[in-house]
Amino acid sequence: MTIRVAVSGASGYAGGEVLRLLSNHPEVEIGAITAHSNAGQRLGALQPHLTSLADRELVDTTVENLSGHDVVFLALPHGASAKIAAELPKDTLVIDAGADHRLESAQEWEKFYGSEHAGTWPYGLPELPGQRQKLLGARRIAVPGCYPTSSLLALAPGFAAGALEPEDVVIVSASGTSGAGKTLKPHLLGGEVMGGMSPYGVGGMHRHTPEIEQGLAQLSGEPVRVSFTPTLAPMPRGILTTATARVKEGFEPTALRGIWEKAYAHEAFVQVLPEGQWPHTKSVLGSNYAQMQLAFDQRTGRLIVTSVIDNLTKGTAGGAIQSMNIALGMSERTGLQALGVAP
Ligand SMILES: NC(=O)C1=CN([C@@H]2O[C@H](COP(=O)(O)OP(=O)(O)OC[C@H]3O[C@@H](n4cnc5c(N)ncnc54)[C@H](OP(=O)(O)O)[C@@H]3O)[C@@H](O)[C@H]2O)C=CC1
Ligand SMILES: CC(=O)N[C@@H](CCC(=O)OP(=O)(O)O)C(=O)O
Repeated sequence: MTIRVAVSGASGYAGGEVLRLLSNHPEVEIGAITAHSNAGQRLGALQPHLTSLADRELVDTTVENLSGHDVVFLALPHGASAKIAAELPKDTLVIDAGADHRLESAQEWEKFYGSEHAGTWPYGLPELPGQRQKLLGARRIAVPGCYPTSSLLALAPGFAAGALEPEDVVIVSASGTSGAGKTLKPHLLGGEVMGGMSPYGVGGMHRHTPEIEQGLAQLSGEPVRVSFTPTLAPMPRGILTTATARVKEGFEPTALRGIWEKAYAHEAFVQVLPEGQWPHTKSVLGSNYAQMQLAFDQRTGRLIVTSVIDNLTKGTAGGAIQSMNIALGMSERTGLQALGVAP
């Protein structure tokens, strides 16, 4: 089978990562690659690491250029993808790396994004209980945000098992700077980022908060309250998430490890590390893997889970391609076998 794929936002970080991974996908032929201000440029001028595609020309992100493909990846700023997706044929598989179609609550969308809600698509995190089936045959998929991917994978087994209190979840994540996209931002200049760390979006302000709460509430069957604090780390890629939650009274803490191990035993891309080994962002760079470790803090009655992903791979492009594979009935590992880059 040959799947003809268009990639929009190909001059950006997420679109570039989709192209990097698709260039190793045995069933895919890369069709249109599109951009906005960089339309007309040679891809190699903007993404020099994509050597096999260097001479391809970026064309405008228009419905005409994206039509005639089996799959269209949208790696555009939020707002832009909803507009274009609405005009693409219903039988085209459209996979949106942006936020437009992730939230179910229009109220939460308007509160955090300040615009009109575009609707909800199946959520592309197949490791969540029950989610894989919703992606089979789907023609619209919302790729999760990078922080929600690392946070939901870290806590999902505990909420699905009813082991964790829903009121008191605390998540702190450190992200590499590519999470913010390629557009020049003053706080991301080398001199600001190198050699130090700093939080942002503090105090329940970050737009990934409702997305994490939504995913956990669906598993626990009741509202979940999350205090989420993102921090910016002096590295180009990677997310380290530390998630803690109070273990329910009467729940045996020694059972927790078994719950996580069982939940991910058959997952191709999620590894619960052997006891005592703590995850490192470097181990998953460029790969579609998530690694995690957990411990019970007896003093506070809290479970601590740390997880790592590459924000651009499992956190965006790899997760998007994994979902594409499922939607089209392929093995979800296809094209995603690369291991991490170390040291
Ligand atoms: N970076 C990450 O780790 C993650 C990103 N995402 C999401 O993926 C999407 C892309 O992010 P990212 O690649 O980081 O961002 P970048 O800023 O690196 O790239 C943005 C891309 O969108 C194009 N673009 C900008 N404005 C418009 C417009 N008005 N219409 C059409 N195209 C436009 C740009 O084209 P040009 O360069 O030609 O102007 C560029 O190709 C966002 O929605 C982001 O939230 C999701 C998860 C993680
Ligand atoms: C480091 C950094 O700035 N990260 C981004 C998250 C990237 C992402 O996943 O954004 P979307 O939800 O828009 O897809 C941020 O905090 O805004």
